[in-house]
Amino acid sequence: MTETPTPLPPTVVKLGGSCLADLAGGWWDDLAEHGRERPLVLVHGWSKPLKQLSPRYSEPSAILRDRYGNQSRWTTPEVIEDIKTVSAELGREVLGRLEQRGIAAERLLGSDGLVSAGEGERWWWKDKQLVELENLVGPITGVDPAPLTKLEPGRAYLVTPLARNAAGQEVNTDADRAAAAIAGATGATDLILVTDVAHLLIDGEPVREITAEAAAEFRDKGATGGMRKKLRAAGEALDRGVERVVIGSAPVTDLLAARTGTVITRT
Ligand SMILES: Nc1ncnc2c1ncn2[C@@H]1O[C@H](COP(=O)(O)OP(=O)(O)O)[C@@H](O)[C@H]1O
Ligand SMILES: CC(=O)N[C@@H](CCC(=O)OP(=O)(O)O)C(=O)O
Repeated sequence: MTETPTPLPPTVVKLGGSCLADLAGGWWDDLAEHGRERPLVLVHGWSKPLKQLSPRYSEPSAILRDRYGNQSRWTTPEVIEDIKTVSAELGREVLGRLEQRGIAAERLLGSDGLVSAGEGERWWWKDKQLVELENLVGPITGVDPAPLTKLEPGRAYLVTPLARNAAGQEVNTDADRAAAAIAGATGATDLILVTDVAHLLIDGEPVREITAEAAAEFRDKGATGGMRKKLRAAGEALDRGVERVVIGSAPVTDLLAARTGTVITRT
C-alpha cells in the first residue's frame, strides 16, 4: 500500500515594505536555500514602495488611528489601485529573484479567495480630529488556504495581503496580521517578520526572547507604530497555533533558525 505523504507545513515570512527594496543578494540565497527544504509563503507589505510612488503617501493624513491607537492607512479605491500597482512590480522582482535560485514562485492576491475581512471601523483620528469616514480596511475574519494548492519544498507563494469583505469589496488589511492569520490557517510552526530593525527594543535594549504575555504587556503600555502592529500579529499567530514568531532583519538564515532577532513564544 502506498502512503500519501503528510504535507509539510510552510514557513511564513512577512517581508516588510520598509526593507524590501534594500534586501541584497545574499538574503535571497538564504531564503531559497530554506525554500528547497520547506514550502514558503511570503507575505509582503508596501509602506515604503507607496511612498516612493507618490509624496502624498508621506503626508501625515495618509495614516489614520483608531480609538485604541492602532494605525491604519486611509484607504480609498484609488489607494487600492496604487497598492496593486506597487505590489505587481514587487511581485515581478521577488518572483524573479526566487526563480533565478530554482524556487518556483507564484503570486496571489489575498482578495482572490484567500483572506476575508469583516466590517471596518467608521470612526478615525485624522489630522488630530475624530471623524466618521469610510475606510476600505477590514479586520481579517478568516483565511481559506485552498488557493495555496502547491505547498511543497521548492515552491513559494508571494501573497499581497488585500482581503475581500462580505459585500464583495476589496479592502486593505494589516500585512503583519494577515501573515499571522495565514500562518495559523496553514499550520505553520514559524512566522518570521522581517523588518528594518534587528530586534524589538524595550527601554532602548534589544530583546532576544520574550513570552507572548510580556510582549502583549509592552504592546499595550509602550509599543508604537509598526512595532505595535507586529506584537499584535505575534500574539494572534501564537493563539492560532504557531510555535514561535521571530522579528528582526537579515541575515535570514539566522532569523529562520531564531539565532538572531526577537523570538516570541507562548511560554
Ligand atoms: N520598541 C520598538 N522596537 C523596535 N522598533 C520599533 C519600536 N517601536 C517602534 N518601532 C519602529 O517599528 C518599525 C518597524 O515597523 P514598520 O515600519 O511597520 O516596518 P515594516 O514595513 O517592516 O513592517 C521600526 O523601523 C521602528 O522604527
Ligand atoms: C490597513 C493598513 O494600514 N495596511 C497596511 C498594509 C501594508 C503594510 O503593513 O506594509 P508594511 O509591511 O510596509 O508595514 C498599509 O496599507 O500600509
